[in-house]
Amino acid sequence: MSEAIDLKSVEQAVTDLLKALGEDPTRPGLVDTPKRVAKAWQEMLNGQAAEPVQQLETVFESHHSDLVIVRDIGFESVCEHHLLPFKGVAHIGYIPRDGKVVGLSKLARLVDGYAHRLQLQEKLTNQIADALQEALDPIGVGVVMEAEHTCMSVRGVRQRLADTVTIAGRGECAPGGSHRADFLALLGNPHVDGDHE
Ligand SMILES: Nc1nc2c(ncn2[C@@H]2O[C@H](COP(=O)(O)OP(=O)(O)OP(=O)(O)O)[C@@H](O)[C@H]2O)c(=O)[nH]1
Ligand SMILES: [Zn+2]
Repeated sequence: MSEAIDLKSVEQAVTDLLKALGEDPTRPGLVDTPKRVAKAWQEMLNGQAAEPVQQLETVFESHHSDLVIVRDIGFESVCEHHLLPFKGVAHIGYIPRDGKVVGLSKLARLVDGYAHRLQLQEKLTNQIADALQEALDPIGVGVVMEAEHTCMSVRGVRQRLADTVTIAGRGECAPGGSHRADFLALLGNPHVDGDHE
């Protein structure tokens, strides 16, 4: 687990960055910038101090034994290679074992917790799937994430329309699992279906 953010040190680093970029950090437009940037980083990385799997501590009993899917959970994250944002949507589905389910909002909180760290999209997708596997031991769980990486759109290859899709399946939603195709078909997304893996 990473340490909590040291706001004062981030402010100093931003002041140094501005100087290194040939700017004058004391000019009126920039005077408050280090403070603002430090607060922005604190917000963007607020998932690193806590363990997001704790969001799944409250488990309910239900009589549901088929897929539960929450689609289009919005997220913002930060790419660990360039420190630039990537953002998009996550779709999560699982098949409860013995009727064990979690509150639907907790799926979005789980995504939020892991997203607000320095991330790679693949790692993020797998962490969410593993957290659900650990907390619920479901018959199957699948996570699909679609994102635009600004490190690929505003710089470098400058592919504004490129969309990165990652999938992590466990149990019956893993490749070859009996619910993999159902899960992907129910996402209702033209970019993602069972035929294109
Ligand atoms: N697999 C993966 N790669 C990522 C992610 N975010 C950014 N990247 C890639 O990380 C790579 C870093 O490549 P480098 O060659 O070290 O860095 P670079 O010279 O800035 O690369 P370019 O972006 O190609 O200009 C780039 O190809 C990025 O597109 C991610 O979530 N997953
Ligand atoms: Zn990047």
